[in-house]
Amino acid sequence: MLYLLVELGRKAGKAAVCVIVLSFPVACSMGNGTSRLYSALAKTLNSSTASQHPEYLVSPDPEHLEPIDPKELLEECRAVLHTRPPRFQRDFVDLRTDCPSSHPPIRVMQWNILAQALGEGKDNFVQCPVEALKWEERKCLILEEILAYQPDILCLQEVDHYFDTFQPLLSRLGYQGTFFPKPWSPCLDVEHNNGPDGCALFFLQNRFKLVNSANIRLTAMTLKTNQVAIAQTLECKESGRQFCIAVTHLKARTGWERFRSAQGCDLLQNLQNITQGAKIPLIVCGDFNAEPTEEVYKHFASSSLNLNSAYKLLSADGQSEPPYTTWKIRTSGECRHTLDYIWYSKHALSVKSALDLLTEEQIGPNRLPSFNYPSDHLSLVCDFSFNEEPDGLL
Ligand SMILES: NC(=O)C1=CN([C@@H]2O[C@H](COP(=O)(O)OP(=O)(O)OC[C@H]3O[C@@H](n4cnc5c(N)ncnc54)[C@H](OP(=O)(O)O)[C@@H]3O)[C@@H](O)[C@H]2O)C=CC1
Ligand SMILES: [Mg+2]
Repeated sequence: MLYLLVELGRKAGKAAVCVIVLSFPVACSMGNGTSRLYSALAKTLNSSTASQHPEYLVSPDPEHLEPIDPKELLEECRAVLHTRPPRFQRDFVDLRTDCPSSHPPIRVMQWNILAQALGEGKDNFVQCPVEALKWEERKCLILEEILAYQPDILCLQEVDHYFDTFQPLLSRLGYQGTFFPKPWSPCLDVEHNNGPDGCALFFLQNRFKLVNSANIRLTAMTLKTNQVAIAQTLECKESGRQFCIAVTHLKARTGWERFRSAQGCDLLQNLQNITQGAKIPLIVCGDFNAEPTEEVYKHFASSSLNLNSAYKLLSADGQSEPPYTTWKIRTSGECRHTLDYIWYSKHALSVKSALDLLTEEQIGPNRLPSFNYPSDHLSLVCDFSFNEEPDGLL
């Protein structure tokens, strides 16, 4: 029964060694030595502006091409999780039925999955039992969530198990992945860390062709920062239409609002260039670490890229963001915020449906993460379709 996950562990070990030697020697002990070693290597991987080098286009290791049946993997995850309470029921809300489309929708998932090292070593989720954070089980909860919604495109933040878990497994489920670590990931300060955390972007290879990929180290007021983004131009194999998908994770914490705003401006500028001045439709997923009242949110809402935030469409007036996308209890108290967004070109794309959020009752009094849910952030999932007749400008 546990064949796939056990096999994954075995093969991942092998794959991790291979990757470590070739490009990414950080998945070892923590401390300043590791951070310095990582920094030197990070410099070869990063660039302050969008770079478009083929080495960023990850070619799947042939060893991992043997496909996995998603149902079988889901069953294995459920077997590992048999002592845990069942996962929460969330439904898709139909948002627009009056836009017939001849092609299947594009399902996009945005999720800050919570870095294992940060969850165990930095975040201080005081109401979350340590057993709920055990990686061997938590990874199954994360996979279960992905397998339940089967996104065509997956945008993740706080990924610190790319090479040993997500890349090998998701590639066998048909995804092509790209990972861009933070230059100075706080994970590296945690004992027994698994390497730096970063953003990861996966898309289904049978649906899309990669046209262009850029790893972006964000700047703030011309200074290089510790935050990153990945932006890829994809072509739909069914329709031949191109669009750009981006994932980011902006600087956290209060007091850094202007910094986030500057990072947002830099990302928007990069996206202007990549979309050739909004000619290519765009979807931007991210943990912006900013409430809708913040300047960075306003920059995105008023950008000449003509973006709308998809989850606003779940509100009665279509104008309000959800009340929360993250909810946790730290030593400082309860933290309930709306920080995660899926922005999209509002003239070129339509949101056909969106996955509703967990209710307060489902989240429970100890909030997140928990035995039921693996991250302090909720996943956001939307189905997009291209507008058949784009109404004027994108
Ligand atoms: N080795 C070195 O020389 C250097 C190391 N560093 C490390 O990088 C860190 C800063 O990195 P940076 O990327 O700017 O960090 P951020 O402020 O962006 O936060 C990093 C992570 O911490 C989480 N977080 C947010 N609020 C809290 C909180 N109150 N308590 C605990 N965790 C929280 C965030 O999660 P979420 O987004 O979910 O809120 C995020 O994933 C430093 O703390 C240091 O550890 C930095 C520079 C140099
Ligand atoms: Mg976090």
